[in-house]
Amino acid sequence: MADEKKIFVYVERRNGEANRASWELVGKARDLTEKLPNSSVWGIVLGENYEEICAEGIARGCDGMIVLKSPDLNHYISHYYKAALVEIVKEYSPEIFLIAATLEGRELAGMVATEIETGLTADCTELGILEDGSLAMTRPTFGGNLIATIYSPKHKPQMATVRPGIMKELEPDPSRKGEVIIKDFKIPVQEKLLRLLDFIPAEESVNIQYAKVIVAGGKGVGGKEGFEKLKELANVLHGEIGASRTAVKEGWISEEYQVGQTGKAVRPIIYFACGISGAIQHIVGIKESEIIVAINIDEKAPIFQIADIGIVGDLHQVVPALTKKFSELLSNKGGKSS
Ligand SMILES: Cc1cc2nc3c(=O)[nH]c(=O)nc-3n(C[C@H](O)[C@H](O)[C@H](O)COP(=O)(O)OP(=O)(O)OC[C@H]3O[C@@H](n4cnc5c(N)ncnc54)[C@H](O)[C@@H]3O)c2cc1C
Repeated sequence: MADEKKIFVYVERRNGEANRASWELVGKARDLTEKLPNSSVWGIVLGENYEEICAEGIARGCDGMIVLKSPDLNHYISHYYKAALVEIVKEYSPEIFLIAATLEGRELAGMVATEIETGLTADCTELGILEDGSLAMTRPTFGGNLIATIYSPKHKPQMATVRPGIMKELEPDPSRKGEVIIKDFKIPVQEKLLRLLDFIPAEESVNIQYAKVIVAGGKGVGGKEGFEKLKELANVLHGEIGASRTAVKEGWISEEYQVGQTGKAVRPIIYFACGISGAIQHIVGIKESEIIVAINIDEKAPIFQIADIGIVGDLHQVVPALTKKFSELLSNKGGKSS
């Protein structure tokens, strides 16, 4: 146990539920243990009402869960959470510490890494283990034109934040067994800079990250009205719409729909790229899609190099034709898109 290499995964939660991106990291951490001898995966939970989350963490691949219990940790307050994570890192000296690159995770990881004086690679898209056992942390850099693999073997824990939607979560296995360690935590006086007066949940925002079907449009869509056609196809397939950065910058659709390096990473079963050229900054966000269908008038567009199905044609004709065909097929099947 003493020389066991622990991989910590911070389990982010809101309204009692874990953020799916944390389970994606647990799935990846399990994968890393296969290349890192004598290693184990630990989910880190903060606050009260932890029973269900701990059971789920173990079912999803954790060897154990460590809970820092305090009513002060029931809502996210950066200084409190940082203090709790720093304490647990100092006590257990994990080899690796993974945090999802959500808004909360990005802030927290930077604060924790600074306080424990270790390195942090932010916004990773791939993780691996090198021959010497170090963590290889890969992320796009220089505006997405280069992919850099970074490692920090001299500082522990090796810390990374990872983009949601990139790694694959494991199917829960309720028969898995694991240890749950519960520790009472008291917020250090010097961290009591903030006090929670009230908690107002954010309005439900669009979440295309986990959609099974995405119909995305780019500059070729030509305007707001063009996106209406895409929406019709998405509705028939019970999917969502998405967009390239150019379409967002043109003001045709809001930022929440942007896919790519500075937008969201998605992994749908089917991704329609309509009037999207296939710039590397867009591709990094869609490459985990199971099937990519590209619709473009330019047969030399780079998107065709990664597409599974390529349709050379005007999207203003192709998309309505697909909508018509799919709705006919699905009405024969009783409307089910699966
Ligand atoms: C730091 C940085 C980060 C970035 N992050 C992102 C990001 O997150 N996401 C992103 O998407 N981009 C991002 N970009 C921008 C990226 O480099 C591209 O500029 C952008 O993806 C291009 O968008 P597009 O494919 O819609 O437009 P274009 O490259 O202009 O392509 C339009 C395509 O539409 C086709 N077309 C035109 N008319 C039709 C028609 N009627 N029917 C069918 N096809 C048609 C054209 O042949 C062309 O291929 C980033 C860039 C930088 C520098």
